Amino acid sequence: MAEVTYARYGKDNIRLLKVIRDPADRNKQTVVEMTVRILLEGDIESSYTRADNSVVVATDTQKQTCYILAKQHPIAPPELFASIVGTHFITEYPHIHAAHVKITQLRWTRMLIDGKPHAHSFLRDGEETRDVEVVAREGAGLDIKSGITKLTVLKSTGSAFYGFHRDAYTALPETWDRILSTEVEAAWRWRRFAGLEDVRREAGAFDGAWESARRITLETFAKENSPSVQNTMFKMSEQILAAVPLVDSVDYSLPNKHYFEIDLSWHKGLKNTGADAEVYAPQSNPNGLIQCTVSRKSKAKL
Ligand SMILES: O=c1[nH]c(=O)c2[nH]c(=O)[nH]c2[nH]1
Repeated sequence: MAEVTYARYGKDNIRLLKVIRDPADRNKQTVVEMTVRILLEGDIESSYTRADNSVVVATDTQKQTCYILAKQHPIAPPELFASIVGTHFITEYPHIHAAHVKITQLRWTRMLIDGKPHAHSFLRDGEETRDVEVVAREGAGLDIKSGITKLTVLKSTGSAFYGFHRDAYTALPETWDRILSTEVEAAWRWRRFAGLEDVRREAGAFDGAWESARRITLETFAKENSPSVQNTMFKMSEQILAAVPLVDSVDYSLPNKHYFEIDLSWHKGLKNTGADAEVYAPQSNPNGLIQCTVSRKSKAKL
């Protein structure tokens, strides 16, 4: 005998762009572009086991719903829009008990033309995305995780790595001055929201949290004399927790994108290592991968 032990289905890669026109001047516009994934859970086993399509809210319906809700509601901040979409599915369909909504928002940054922000022209300044994952579950409110991915940064000095464990397997020399580069994947988990009204009430906090997390990540990366990726990401995390009271925990996942020194001394004694290093070899793989979750200390531990 066999039984279904996991079942979710929905539409992935729903792409949409919304143009927001200034009511006072139609020429003055803002755009938001995102990719949405919707996955539903509920009393849907029979669709798998008995070909009972009566319980299936078609994935095409889910896509159409996403467009309709985007027309009828604000799509920014993405945390609010994902909550609107998730709440719709668990309230509209009695047999759907949870909705997982993931949004990936692309960067469209307003162009500066003749030194002034242009009314309706934008540029894609980098592959960085703003991400949101919302779980709307009947009777359990809304769980929201926000984040940033693909924010690629590099510093050419101000990073060291020494004092690490050494044994018969260790070849890596200590360094007090190295290149540090990573593609930032950061996420922050909000305290549970009781429902859509609770999310609406706090909606002003989402953009501020994203701005703080991004600023803290960049400022800490740039200003700190980093002793290790581990310590730098912890310092970023604790500052985000301090800046955003509604956030319970922060995750970082940082690849260490290595740049190796190249010894050119074999060529006429050319000096290109240590303090003389100028030409480096970027490595695509393997790379270090350092991850952590930093949570608020529970009061019991204080
Ligand atoms: O910041 C670092 N953390 C490590 O754990 C590590 N390991 C390594 O080889 N280089 C680095 N750098």
